[in-house]
Amino acid sequence: MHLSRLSLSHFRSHKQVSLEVDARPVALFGPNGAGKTNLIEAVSLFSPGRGLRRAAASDMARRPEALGWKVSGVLDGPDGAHEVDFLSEGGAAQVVRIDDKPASQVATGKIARAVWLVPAMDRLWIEGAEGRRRFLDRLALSFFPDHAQAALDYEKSMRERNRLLKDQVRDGHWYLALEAQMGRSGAVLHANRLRTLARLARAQEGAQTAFPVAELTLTQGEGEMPADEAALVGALAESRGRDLQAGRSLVGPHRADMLGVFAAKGVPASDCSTGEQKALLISLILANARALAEDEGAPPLVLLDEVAAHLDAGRRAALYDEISALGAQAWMTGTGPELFAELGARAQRIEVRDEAGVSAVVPL
Ligand SMILES: Nc1ncnc2c1ncn2[C@@H]1O[C@H](COP(=O)(O)OP(=O)(O)OP(=O)(O)O)[C@@H](O)[C@H]1O
Repeated sequence: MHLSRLSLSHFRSHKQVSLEVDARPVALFGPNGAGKTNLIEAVSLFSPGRGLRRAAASDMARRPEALGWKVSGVLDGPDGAHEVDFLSEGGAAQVVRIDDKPASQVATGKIARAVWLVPAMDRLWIEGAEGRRRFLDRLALSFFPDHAQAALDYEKSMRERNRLLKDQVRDGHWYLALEAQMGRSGAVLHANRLRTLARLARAQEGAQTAFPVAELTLTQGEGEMPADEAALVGALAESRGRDLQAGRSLVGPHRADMLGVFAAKGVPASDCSTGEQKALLISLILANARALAEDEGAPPLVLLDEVAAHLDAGRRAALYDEISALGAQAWMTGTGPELFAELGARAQRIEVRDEAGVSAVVPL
């Protein structure tokens, strides 16, 4: 799938932008702070969720003047072209419209998919489990649109259960319905995560790629993750005593972690060099995109923020070859056009400038 038109109105540093693009990768270049990431953040809204900065709708409005913003585009996918609008008015939550009709996030997920790599992920392998869980959940969401709803349901029931635990409620009756709900949604989360890892492993296995295979396993903070709904409900009931002492839920998929290993070397990703850690992430993003292209009949939008600058010329050329082979509309940022030289005529180029505090976008 690809965007053929994109317009931004009062979105972060962009006042009014209107772009026509073709299906080729888009190389965005310009100095620091020009508004390149802001532009690909707008593109990231085309997949369900909060976008690549996970920002609240009110933070995306152009400051100081605007209270609302709008991002619109025409998305060409396997089932034709759709006009999609995202907007927020007066600081309110984001609203989605598809072909001029109100739409849900789930409906967006059915027509649009985007995968991304941003500098904030550089420390993914060495920081806490939460970031890895979130990364895995984004991968899972790209394959399974029901993942978002399961995550919301799980969070909601866990929050209520944690409130009971904090209030030291000991009567088991209060917990039954919440634990049943956590069991149902938690089992979906866990199963989707496992299926995601299996799907990625398959996509990495047969691939012609210059990037190292990242072998992923799902682990549980302490002990084993209960394998199914009944086991999770049982484990929650059993853990109540400990949970009351801790004042929070100690078992369940919210405690899961993801271990990454540089398969050819057998070295955990956290012990790999900075460049290798990045290469493992690129490998996963490409595997995600390849798998989606196979499953959905079209590659997703691929967003690569400041990736080119961190690769040597050989790896950069390899990345561009893989993106071209995939046929993905990859939106890539970098400070100068030389970072995209190896792409030649395989990409379109757009310069982003800061003109007295307003981002200007100049297609070349
Ligand atoms: N809501 C907002 N309203 C107005 N400007 C904003 C808003 N949010 C961020 N900005 C501005 O956008 C600019 C940053 O844009 P962006 O992150 O897209 O830069 P970039 O071109 O990717 O730069 P770099 O190469 O440094 O990553 C900053 O100057 C920031 O102050």
